[in-house]
Amino acid sequence: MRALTAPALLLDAGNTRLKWALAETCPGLLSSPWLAADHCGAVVVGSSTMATLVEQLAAQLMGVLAGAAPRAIVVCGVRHATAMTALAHELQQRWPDAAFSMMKAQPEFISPDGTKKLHSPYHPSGSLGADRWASLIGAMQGLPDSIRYAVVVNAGTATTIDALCCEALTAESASGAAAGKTAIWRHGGGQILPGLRLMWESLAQGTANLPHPDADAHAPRAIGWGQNTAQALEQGVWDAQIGALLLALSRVSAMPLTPANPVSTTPVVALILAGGHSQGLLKALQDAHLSMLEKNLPGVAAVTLLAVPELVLRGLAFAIPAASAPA
Ligand SMILES: Nc1ncnc2c1ncn2[C@@H]1O[C@H](COP(=O)(O)OP(=O)(O)OP(=O)(O)O)[C@@H](O)[C@H]1O
Ligand SMILES: CC(C)(CO)[C@@H](O)C(=O)NCCC(=O)O
Repeated sequence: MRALTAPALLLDAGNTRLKWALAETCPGLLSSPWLAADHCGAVVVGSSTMATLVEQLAAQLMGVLAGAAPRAIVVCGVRHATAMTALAHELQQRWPDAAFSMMKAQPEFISPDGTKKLHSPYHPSGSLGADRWASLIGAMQGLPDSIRYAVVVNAGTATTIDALCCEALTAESASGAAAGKTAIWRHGGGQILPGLRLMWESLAQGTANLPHPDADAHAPRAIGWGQNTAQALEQGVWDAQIGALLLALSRVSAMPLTPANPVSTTPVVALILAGGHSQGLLKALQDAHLSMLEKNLPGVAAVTLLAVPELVLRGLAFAIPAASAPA
């Protein structure tokens, strides 16, 4: 295991799992390796108290931190406000010397080096889930300049689908020091659906004869037309999710842009899959022959498919306070 020098602890407090990563620096491109497997993990939420969850987290971190404390803690979460307050309290008690911050969605985010800005029209801005905001930041930071449109999917307890576009590349000097281009990105808004497991569970709860899912939500099977109840349920829910993604892809390229970025050609759109079901969705899209489907998406030249399960944590890395950066 590689020892980390004064890492920051990043936490994504979801409804199912508390996911963590230790990061020394901001991550680079989506395709580049960021986290070693032993520098990230998760604690299952269940009915545990925050005190127990932080206890379990500390136990997982013990080997990696080797007795040291994180220099900063950056949290985003979508739990109830009282649960988030309790989590903040437990973390600050456990690591009192670490700079602590909680990410909240804002109308604007500016990257630490000033080269990227993200605007969101969501209203009120703080009502956008912090996990959605963090993943938009992670996606914006990771996409190459050649890609101007993205659909960002967080597939966890809920599935969220968000539109992202780069509306301008300005020649202004971002920091005032080094001259360079600033990319202005815009969140176009999004959608919230029940996640895969919730869809299956709600069918079982709301009907007399449908069974609880025995489908393996992690790995879809190519079924097509179900030949029995289990197959029909399995395929129905995967198709509902995939169908929503395809509609979103066809819609994103119609986002109105500024004159600085006119839509003169059909764009390449990045489809970025994050969260616990990201690998399953990736396989489902491959099974559905996305390469053939994309030919029928109006206004889209091609789809670049990326699965980045820990995208929320990558976004959080850009909120590590500058004062705590290593010397
Ligand atoms: N390898 C895996 N580990 C844990 N959960 C997985 C895995 N693969 C699929 N899942 C499913 O992913 C879901 C949890 O995903 P994730 O941890 O991203 O969500 P979450 O913690 O509920 O976050 P949010 O509340 O933001 O949706 C569960 O429905 C679970 O069944
Ligand atoms: C939709 C979830 C539950 C997904 O984790 C989360 O992002 C959330 O609680 N959002 C708040 C509502 C919103 O984003 O509009």
